Amino acid sequence: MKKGKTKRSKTLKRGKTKGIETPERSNSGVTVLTNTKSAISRGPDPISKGGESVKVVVRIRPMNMKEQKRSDQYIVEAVDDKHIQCQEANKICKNLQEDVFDKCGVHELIDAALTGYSATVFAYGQTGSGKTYTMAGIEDKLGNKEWVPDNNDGLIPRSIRYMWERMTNRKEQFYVKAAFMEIYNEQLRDLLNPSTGILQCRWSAKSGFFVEDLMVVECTSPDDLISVLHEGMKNRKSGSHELNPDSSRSHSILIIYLISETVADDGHIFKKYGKISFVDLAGSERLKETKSKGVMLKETGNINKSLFTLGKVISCLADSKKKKSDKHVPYRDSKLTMLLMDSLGGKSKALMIACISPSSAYLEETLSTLNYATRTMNIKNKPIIQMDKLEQDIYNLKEEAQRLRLENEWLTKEIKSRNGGKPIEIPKQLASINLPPIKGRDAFQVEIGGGPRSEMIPGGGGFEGLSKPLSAQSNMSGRRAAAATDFGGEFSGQLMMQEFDLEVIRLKQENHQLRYQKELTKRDYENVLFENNTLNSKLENLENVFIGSAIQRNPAKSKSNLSSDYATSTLMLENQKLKKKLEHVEHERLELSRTVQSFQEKAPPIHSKAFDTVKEEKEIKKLQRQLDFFKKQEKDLLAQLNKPL
Ligand SMILES: Nc1ncnc2c1ncn2[C@@H]1O[C@H](COP(=O)(O)OP(=O)(O)OP(=O)(O)O)[C@@H](O)[C@H]1O
Repeated sequence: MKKGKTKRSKTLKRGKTKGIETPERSNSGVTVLTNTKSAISRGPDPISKGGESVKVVVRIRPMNMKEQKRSDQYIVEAVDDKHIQCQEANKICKNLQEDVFDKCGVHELIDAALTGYSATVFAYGQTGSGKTYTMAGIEDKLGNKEWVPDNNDGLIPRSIRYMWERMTNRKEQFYVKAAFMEIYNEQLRDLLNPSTGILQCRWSAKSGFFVEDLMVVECTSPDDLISVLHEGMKNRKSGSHELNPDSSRSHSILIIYLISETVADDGHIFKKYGKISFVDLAGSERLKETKSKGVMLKETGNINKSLFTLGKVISCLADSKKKKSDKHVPYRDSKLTMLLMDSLGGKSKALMIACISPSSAYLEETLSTLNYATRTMNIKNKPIIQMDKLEQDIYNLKEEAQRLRLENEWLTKEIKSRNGGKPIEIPKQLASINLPPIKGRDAFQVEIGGGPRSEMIPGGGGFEGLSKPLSAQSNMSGRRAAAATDFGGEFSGQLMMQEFDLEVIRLKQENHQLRYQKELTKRDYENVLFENNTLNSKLENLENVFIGSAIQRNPAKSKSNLSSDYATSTLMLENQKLKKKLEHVEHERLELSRTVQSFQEKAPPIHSKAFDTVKEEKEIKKLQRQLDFFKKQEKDLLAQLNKPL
């Protein structure tokens, strides 16, 4: 049998947890992975209670010359949108860079970063599987200053163009900065300023892990960002081995910071700190295959070690059986996992591109990559918009005030309609109500600032150097922005927060009163409705008994119709009418009673000698029947009227 021709069996099927696909052995002898069409497959996109899943796409590169010369079998095929099959394949996937960019979901990540989220795109796969090609493009072109856009451009240059287009169409004012670094042999190096030597990875409670003294450059055009990409790629460590003559020997991380400013209606400036990171991981490799020696041997060891730690982190995070509190995620075991902490199980949005070779010779590696990809899909992140703490508080208070205002408006309308349009009276006992302080902090105590701004950037670049805004309408708001960041800005921010605090407290109080009032009105309504229904059914019964009565009930106001009446006042009116009708019936009953009594007094005894003719006897019988009928009616009426209301 030819090398790598063995069929492996592994399928992925829908797991128990919402839309996540989990691996499972099948009997079919076919290797399948979730998601794919034209060599690009996307993971599910559920945002459940537990967070947002890391998205995963798989890219299969075409056979290279070496593989073709060896006549390797083409064994990997994207069957449909959800499955990849590893067996003898019968169709070759299209592999256009443009397709990958359009379908992998990076657009959504860029849009999210522009609205203030952190996002990470990372390429994973064995050496030579096409990670750098996917992320950046053709190696020869990278680092070449004369570069012009072409079809081989990878995700980064395409993303830069897309990002710029979106930025110019948005109303916010953007500032863009970039940093580029690599992790080589477990050491951090600045790709834009290699002379600084080894950099340190630090931890801060506010921003997590960041790289100290990393150079962050301001970019005012897409070309600036492309230059950053070229400069970094030129300085990145690469080497040649059996499987890739231009193999990246380090993990590279390009970070693009997108700081936006929005001027609210009240003139306050809200800043958001979005960013998108592009991570091109070094490829996992088998020493036997790469025939690495000397320095390269050490590099391979370090690459494999950090990828192994990445694997441990992914497995730990993806293990749904373990409770979050029981999990020890070994982020600190490598620089790579420290810096990816936010993207795996953190507050970032993330997209993994798993790169695989179609060749039968690398089936083992391909399966391993697909396994990683599958586990990564189970990782949940909880993305949040990055803002200064003070601004975040003001933003939240504004939202809360708006929500309360809408709710109060609605409550007022509800109460008015039940009261038949009458104004609302606030009960005295509610006027001086004391509400608990706003959740999470004392309503009138304001924290100053959100920590040093530079800590918002892992890399500690800070925003002090920001000067050139991108949009034309920027001058005025640029000045405001400057004011917002100095002490005066902080102070006015605190005043504004106090104002919103008071507004929220006032609205909460009003809300409380309105809710109480609504409850009272509802109870009033229900009581009148109940009384009304009882009167109605009593009247109905009386009318059934009192044949020939002049009382006419309004058939439209039956029980069911009444219950659909909304205003309490309408019900009360109906109530009064019913009571009058009952009085009338009562009056008629008394009249009838009197008639019966006088008749009894006038009527002679049935067996009197003075009435012995046949005619007289008939008359007596008729009167007797009438008397019985009246007696029965009187009895029924009495029974009805004695029923309790
Ligand atoms: N989809 C593709 N279409 C055409 N050529 C490709 C494709 N993917 C990769 N290649 C080519 O294959 C070679 C290896 O790709 P690349 O350097 O991107 O792999 P890598 O995964 O980054 O490897 P390493 O981990 O060793 O750095 C390059 O010459 C690249 O241009």
